[in-house]
Amino acid sequence: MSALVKLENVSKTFTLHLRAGTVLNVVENVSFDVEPGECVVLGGPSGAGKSSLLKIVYGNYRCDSGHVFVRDGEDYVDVVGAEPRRVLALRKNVMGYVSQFLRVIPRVGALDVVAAAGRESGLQADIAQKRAAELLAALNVPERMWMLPPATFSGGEQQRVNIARGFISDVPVLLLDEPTASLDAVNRSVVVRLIDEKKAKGTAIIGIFHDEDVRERVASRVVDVTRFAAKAA
Ligand SMILES: Nc1ncnc2c1ncn2[C@@H]1O[C@H](COP(=O)(O)OP(=O)(O)OP(=O)(O)O)[C@@H](O)[C@H]1O
Repeated sequence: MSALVKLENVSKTFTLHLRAGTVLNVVENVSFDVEPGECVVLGGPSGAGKSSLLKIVYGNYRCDSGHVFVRDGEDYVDVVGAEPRRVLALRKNVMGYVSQFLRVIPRVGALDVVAAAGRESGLQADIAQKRAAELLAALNVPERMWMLPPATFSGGEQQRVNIARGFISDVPVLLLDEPTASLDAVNRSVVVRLIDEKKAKGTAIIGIFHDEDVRERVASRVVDVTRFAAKAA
């Protein structure tokens, strides 16, 4: 089987323009592949560069050198240097990103927020609606809240709506940036089950999980980011 994501010699620095151009070296020569059905967990202490790497894969951050190949059908697209339009197409059809925060859309109810993400990724409207309801129910969002806009939901409730949004589509690559950060044990277990289901369908997942128990339950393998700590940092 060929990898769905391949990082090759990715190096990242930040230039702090408000600090006299100080250069912060974060990671150097990061290389790893993610095969279908694998959940690769990024490990390492706070500040090691885990979130930055996920953002590079998603095309949110540029890197200084290296390549991030994402498989789109038979082709590999190098996110580094790809046209913005190509990156947007990948985000629609190939890779999803779930952060710990929901960017709320005013006046749209939770069920519609989730279903809309499904439709945007190509699901038929009725299927998107059905899956949205199933996911919100599985994640214990009470039905009486489904028609309400999530702006006033608690942190954990918003996070569960966000997870439903991220998991509704069938994209082959999922990037998870601490999706369980403010969840209770019951809902953390639901997320573990949802991740297992994605793995069984062949989704390639790269994730960051603070919770050690979750990390152990979902990780196919851990890539310790400190291995790639920049020498000049
Ligand atoms: N946009 C940015 N501008 C400048 N520096 C940044 C930026 N984003 C991250 N950094 C710096 O890069 C380093 C790596 O940050 P990153 O968020 O990737 O670490 P992390 O391993 O995900 O940490 P945590 O576990 O605390 O979330 C940190 O020193 C951080 O200050």
